[in-house]
Amino acid sequence: MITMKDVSKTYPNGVTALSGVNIRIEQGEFVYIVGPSGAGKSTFVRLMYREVKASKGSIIINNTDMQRLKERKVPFLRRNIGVIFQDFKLLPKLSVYENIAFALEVIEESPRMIRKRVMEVLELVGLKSKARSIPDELSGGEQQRVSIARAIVNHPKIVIADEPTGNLDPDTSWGIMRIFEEINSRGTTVIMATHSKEIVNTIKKRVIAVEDGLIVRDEQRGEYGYEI
Ligand SMILES: Nc1ncnc2c1ncn2[C@@H]1O[C@H](COP(=O)(O)OP(=O)(O)OP(=O)(O)O)[C@@H](O)[C@H]1O
Repeated sequence: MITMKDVSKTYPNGVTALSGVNIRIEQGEFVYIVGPSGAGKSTFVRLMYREVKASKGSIIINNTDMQRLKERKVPFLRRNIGVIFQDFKLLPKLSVYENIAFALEVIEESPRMIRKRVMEVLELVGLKSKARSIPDELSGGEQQRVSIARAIVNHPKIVIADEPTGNLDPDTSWGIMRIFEEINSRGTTVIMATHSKEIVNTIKKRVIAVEDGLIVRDEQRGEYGYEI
């Protein structure tokens, strides 16, 4: 479960990206974060994986207090939170297999377990045949599927995606959304910042709308609500 109480974030340059945010997200929910450009969506999700720290308020994620979490403990947090970005952020010189295995090698899993888990997630994202390819040899959609596989290989309870379909064409985006739905159906919380009206209005989920750093709407099976 994720709770934010009276959370504000002011960046060092004085910009207040979020103010007075109160939210509760239960385990297993699927939540879209929507809003105009610059509204504070990325800041909202970055707070959850401690890419940024709140200036005020409290953020508790599965009993961990984000404000008190020491910098050296952040890598442990990331094992329970998978993060997916618009630009994939794969390691260009490593194969698909190695990109995914890397997340397990750093926590010293056995080679046998690593192989089993990597092949399982590659199967889930439909990329078993590309295990030996490097990212440059893949399409954008395939690269995003690798980054999803990497994010879930540790079986995190929460997956956070910041504009995961922002660089993809519509057809490819639907395929990516099916993977997120599958992950969510297995009990993982999915939190997704998106600008895609089509996706939000078609695959109906909870919608949290952010404008000027404030939460202005929070609806189950909500609409995108903006004219793009
Ligand atoms: N690292 C930073 N330092 C200073 N200001 C920042 C930083 N990151 C974001 N901001 C500012 O905070 C505000 C909210 O930005 P944020 O990236 O959270 O919005 P967003 O809703 O994700 O926008 P977009 O849809 O364009 O990605 C903006 O005014 C932005 O310029």
